[in-house]
Amino acid sequence: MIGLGSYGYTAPSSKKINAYDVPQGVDIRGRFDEEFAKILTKDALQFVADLQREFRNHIKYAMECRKEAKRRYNEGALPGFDPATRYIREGKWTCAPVPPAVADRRVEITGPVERKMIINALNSGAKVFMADFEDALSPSWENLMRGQINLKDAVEGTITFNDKARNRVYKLNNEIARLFVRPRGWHLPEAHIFIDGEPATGCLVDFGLYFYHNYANFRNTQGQGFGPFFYLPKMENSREAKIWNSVFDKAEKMAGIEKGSIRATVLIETLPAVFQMDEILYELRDHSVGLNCGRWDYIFSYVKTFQGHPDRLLPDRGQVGMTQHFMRSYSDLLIRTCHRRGVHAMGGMAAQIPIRDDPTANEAAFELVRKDKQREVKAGHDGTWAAHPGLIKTCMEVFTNTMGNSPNQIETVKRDDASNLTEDDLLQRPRGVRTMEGLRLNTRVGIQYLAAWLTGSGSVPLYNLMEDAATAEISRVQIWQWLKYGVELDGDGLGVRVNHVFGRVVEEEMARIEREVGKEKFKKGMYKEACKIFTRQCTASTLDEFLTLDAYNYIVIHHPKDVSSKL
Ligand SMILES: CC(=O)SCCNC(=O)CCNC(=O)[C@H](O)C(C)(C)COP(=O)(O)OP(=O)(O)OC[C@H]1O[C@@H](n2cnc3c(N)ncnc32)[C@H](O)[C@@H]1OP(=O)(O)O
Ligand SMILES: O=CC(=O)O
Ligand SMILES: [Mg+2]
Repeated sequence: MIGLGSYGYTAPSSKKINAYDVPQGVDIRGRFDEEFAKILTKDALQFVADLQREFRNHIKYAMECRKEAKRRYNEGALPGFDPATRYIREGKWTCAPVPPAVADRRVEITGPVERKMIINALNSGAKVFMADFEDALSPSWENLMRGQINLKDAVEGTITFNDKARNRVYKLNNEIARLFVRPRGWHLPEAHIFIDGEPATGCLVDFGLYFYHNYANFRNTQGQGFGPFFYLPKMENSREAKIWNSVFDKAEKMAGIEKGSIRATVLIETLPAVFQMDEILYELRDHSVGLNCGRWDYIFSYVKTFQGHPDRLLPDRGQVGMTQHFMRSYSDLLIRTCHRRGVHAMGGMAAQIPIRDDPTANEAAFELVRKDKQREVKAGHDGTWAAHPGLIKTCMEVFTNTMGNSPNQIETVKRDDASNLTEDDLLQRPRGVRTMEGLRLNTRVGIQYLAAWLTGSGSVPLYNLMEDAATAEISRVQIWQWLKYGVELDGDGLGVRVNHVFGRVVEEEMARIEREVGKEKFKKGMYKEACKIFTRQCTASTLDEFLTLDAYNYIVIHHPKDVSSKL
């Protein structure tokens, strides 16, 4: 049963079969499964409920503050450094020392919490694997619960996967990457778990269940006494980091482990957050292990933050790379900030993936990755992200060529020159042109990505690039912005206004998608629904906050039976 736009409550059936045993006030509305019940234990749910009850008002307040900041930006204000926290930016403090287990993070692979991919990623030769409940995952009940099971098996070291079609059994190597887990952002609800009559906060469910089941094993086998380790996405202000810090304190207390055991890297992937990097590290100073340049969401956030500023329109998505002044400034300031505070400055994701059937295109893609990673390591980043196991060797070589045997560059590359970077540098308009092909590609990619997401895949290869929620957001908001301000496509000499052609472009690109994927797949897939959601968002008079918030309503499935034993 699909709860379209409703999180619709389903009347409890009188006959109770296979119900989850839940604590007071908790109601599970997702499908019952005996395997899921091993994750959704009463104690683990009690921990999640405790987190929810303690932090829900803080989270609501933080979300209200985001709205208030948005209102100000929409009225013409620009984000900038906060005079009230100058003392933090100028103060001489450092974060807790980096735990030895994660001193060397020169290459990190990322991927959704899918069973085979977890094994492949842990075996990939990367130093770290970031297991993703966020940009790379479509957060269906099945994906989330199976993801928790997979991670538990991975931390226990027992995870296997039997690919019967290929007669191949996957299991862990002796040496594996260190595991980091990325929960969802603060804004996403978990509509299959209600606490005190409200959907739970998605990230507290992801964090709480993973932490509860794995902290002890993780610290023994992976963390050398530290951990578990996390990545924290999409924050806009240090008050949100402060909530995470309190969540970690509470989790450590519950587990009876030392304060500072849990460590997290915060993604700087919203424009407002670039002005809060010191403040974010300061709030998390006992729990921090660095910042990361989440470049794709950062570009998305540039459009979102400036949605009311017609003088800040983006050129084609393909032209907004790390060499644009505002992107380079962001990476440089992040390195300077992290190294000053004694933690890792992680680079970001190049979207290229191996191209199997075209050696020339493959070499060109690898060369782009190589260049991107060379720029990162020379600038002073301590590590980088790879989207695919086939890229690990190349990224590793680039970082090792510069870093040699040193685990990181925290002490050796201080980037004091970046202290001169100004608000103007960080906000400088991206340069480039807008083309019909840019519009077509955004449309084609956005719709196909969303169709995949609605059917359970949160990261997909499209036109030889990795696409996930962050990259698809750029496609969406870029079209929205161009339509909103009646942009003329200036890059190909056509001079047409986007508004005059968008309807036709959508029709033509849908026809092209059908040709490319084949009639059968097109019919069985959710391309039409994706097209409807995507075009509605692109043409909305006010910008939707997130593509996935609206789309989430399409993947919420409330089980028709009462699956919690207590209501
Ligand atoms: C903006 C951001 O947030 S970036 C971080 C979030 N995004 C991501 O993490 C995306 C990660 N990457 C991916 O999901 C994948 O690489 C994709 C979807 C882009 C491409 O995947 P595929 O189409 O399966 O690629 P391909 O067919 O070349 O895969 C070859 C093998 O590598 C595996 N593989 C590919 N990417 C990964 C990965 N990231 N982690 C683990 N294994 C992987 C495949 O499972 C496959 O394994 P097999 O040979 O044992 O069957
Ligand atoms: O999460 C990473 C990003 O680039 O977005
Ligand atoms: Mg992101």
